[in-house]
Amino acid sequence: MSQELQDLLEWAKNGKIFVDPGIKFQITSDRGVICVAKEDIKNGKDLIKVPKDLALTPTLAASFFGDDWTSSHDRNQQLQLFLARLKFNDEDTFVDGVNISKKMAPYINFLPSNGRDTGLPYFWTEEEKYLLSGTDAEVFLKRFMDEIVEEWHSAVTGLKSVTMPNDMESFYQNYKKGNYNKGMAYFLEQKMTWTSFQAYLWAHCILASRAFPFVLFDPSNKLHKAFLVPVIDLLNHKNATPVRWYTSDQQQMVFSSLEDPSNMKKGLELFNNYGDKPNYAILLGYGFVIPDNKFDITTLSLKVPENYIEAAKKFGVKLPDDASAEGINFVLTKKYPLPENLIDFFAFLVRLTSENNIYTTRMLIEGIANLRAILGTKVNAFKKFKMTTDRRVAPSVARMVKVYRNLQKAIFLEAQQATIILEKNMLKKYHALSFKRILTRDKVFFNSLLLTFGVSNYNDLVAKKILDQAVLLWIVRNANKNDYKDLDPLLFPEFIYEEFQNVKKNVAITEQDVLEFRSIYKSLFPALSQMIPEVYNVGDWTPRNFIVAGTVSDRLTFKRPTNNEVFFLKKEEAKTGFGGK
Ligand SMILES: C[S@@+](CC[C@H](N)C(=O)[O-])C[C@H]1O[C@@H](n2cnc3c(N)ncnc32)[C@H](O)[C@@H]1O
Repeated sequence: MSQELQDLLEWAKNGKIFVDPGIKFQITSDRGVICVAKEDIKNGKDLIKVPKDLALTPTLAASFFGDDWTSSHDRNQQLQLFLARLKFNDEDTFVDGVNISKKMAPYINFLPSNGRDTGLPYFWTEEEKYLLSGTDAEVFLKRFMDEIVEEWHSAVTGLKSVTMPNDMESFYQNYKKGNYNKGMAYFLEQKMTWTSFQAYLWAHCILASRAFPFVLFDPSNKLHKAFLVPVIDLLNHKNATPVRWYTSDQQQMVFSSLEDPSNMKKGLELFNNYGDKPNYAILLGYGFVIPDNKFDITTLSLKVPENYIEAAKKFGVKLPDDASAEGINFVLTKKYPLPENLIDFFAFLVRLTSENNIYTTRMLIEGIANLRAILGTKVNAFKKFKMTTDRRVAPSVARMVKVYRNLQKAIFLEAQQATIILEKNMLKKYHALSFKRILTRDKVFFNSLLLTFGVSNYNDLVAKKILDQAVLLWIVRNANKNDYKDLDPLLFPEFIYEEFQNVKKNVAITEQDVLEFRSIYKSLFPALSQMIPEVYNVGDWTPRNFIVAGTVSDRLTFKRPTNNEVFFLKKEEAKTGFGGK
C-alpha cells in the first residue's frame, strides 16, 4: 500500500469516516486503488459513511471565493479552482477560519500528483491522442477541451484578487487561434500554478473521475453540481452494479452495495456504479474503457446543405435536435445500431419529386442501400487505421484505444449487417418483382436479347453493360401488352403498366430527356424492329415511349448494388418495421 493511501485511510479513521471492517483497499498495477471484501458481505449493508464536514463541496468553494468571484459561469468552476488551489498553492487556504489545506491534506496528497497521472486523455501525448483519429472520442475531446479553456479563462479573469499571468493569457489567445491544435501536450507538461490552465484542467479531471452529484446533499441544486467525497471515491466502476448512495440526516454520505451476495464473497472486488455510459464518456471522464460495454454508442455524422435539413423535417424525418449545416449526428447504439430516423433520412435523400408525402418502398430500399455504402466506408476506415507504436505512446493507452476502436467498428459493422437483413426482409415483405424472374418467365423477350446481344444469362446483361437498356425495353414491351397476341397476360404486371400510362399522360417531356435518350434509342432502333419484329415491331416503340420508360424505371425499380439485381416495386407506403429507435 502506498504511503499516500495509508495516510488517507488513517486520516479517514481519525476523521470519523466509517469503513466497514469487512472491506479493505489495495493498490493494483492497472486500475489504481480497489476495494476488496475481507469477508462475505451482506447486500444492503452500509459499507462507508463520510461526514459531510469532510466533503469538498461547491458551498465550501463559494464561501472561499465570496465576492472575489465575478465570473457568470459557475457549475463546477468554483470547486475546480478551489481544488486546484488546495493542490497547487503552497499557501494555506482558509474558509471561515478553518485551514482547509491542512484539514484535507491527506486527501489532497492522495489525489494524482499531475495531469498525466489522472489517466484522462486531455493529458495524453499528441501521439496518443492521434490514436483516437476518426472517433467520437476525438470530437468530444476537442469540444470539451474548448469548453474547459473558456471556463477557466472566465473563472480566473473574473477573480478580483488575481491577475491572469501573461503566459497564461497568451496561451488562451493562442489556443483560440488554433495554435494549440497540435502541441497541447507539451504545454500541459509544464509546471502548474494554482490559477494556471494546467491546474484547472487537472481539477476538471479529478471532478470528472471522482465526484458525486451534490444534489444528494442539496436537493435544491438544479445545476447538477458535483462534490468530492473521500474514501467512497476509492471504489472502481462495474456496469450494472446496483448500489445505493444516500445522505443520513444531511450529515453524512453513505455507500452501500445491493450487489448479489455471490459477487460480494471474501476476496472479490466491490464496485461502485458510475452510470450507464458509452465508452467515449468513460474514456474522457475516467480514463478507461469497458470491453464489450453494452451501453456503447457511436455517431454517424452527415453533412448536408441547410435546406435539406428543413425539407427533411418538413417531410417528417425526426432529425436529432442538434442537426444543423455543421452536421447531423445520428447516434448508433449497441442495442439499436440502425436507428429508424437514419433510415428515414436516407430514404428522404433519394426521394423523387413524384414521391411527395409518403415513404415509398423504393425510397426506403434505395435509401438503405446508400446507407449501407456509407456504413461500409466507416467500417473500412476503422479497418485500415494503423495503431502506430511510438515511444510516446504508453502500451496501456494503446491497448485501451484498441478496445475502444474495436467496439466502435463493431457497431458500424452491426449496422451494416442490419441493412442487409432489412433490405432482404423488405424486398420480401413488399413482394418486389425481380427482373431476373421476369426474364425467366418472358421467354420470348429473353430470346430476343439472346439473338440481338448474345446474352445467355442475367450476368451477361451486367457484364455487357446493357442491363439498363434491357429494363427499358421490357417496360415498353409491358406497355404494349395489349398488342401482343397469344401471350400470357400474367407476364405483364398491372402496376408497371398503370405507372407507364400515368407518366405518359402526366409528365411533360423535356429537351433534356430527348437528348439523354437519343443515343440509347439509336443504338437499338430500327435494328431491333427489323431483326425481331414479333417483339419490337408490335405496339408503340417510338422514342417517346422510351423516355416514359426511363421515368417509370426511376420510379419503380431498385438496383441492388451488391449484385446489380433489378427489382420492380409497387409505389406504396412502406415501413421498415425494424424497431430500431
Ligand atoms: C473514483 S476513482 C476510483 C478509485 C481509483 N481506482 C483510485 O485509484 O483512486 C475512478 C478511477 O478509477 C479507475 N477505474 C475505475 N473503474 C475502473 C475500471 N472498471 N477499470 C479500470 N479503471 C477503473 C479509473 O482510473 C478512474 O478514473
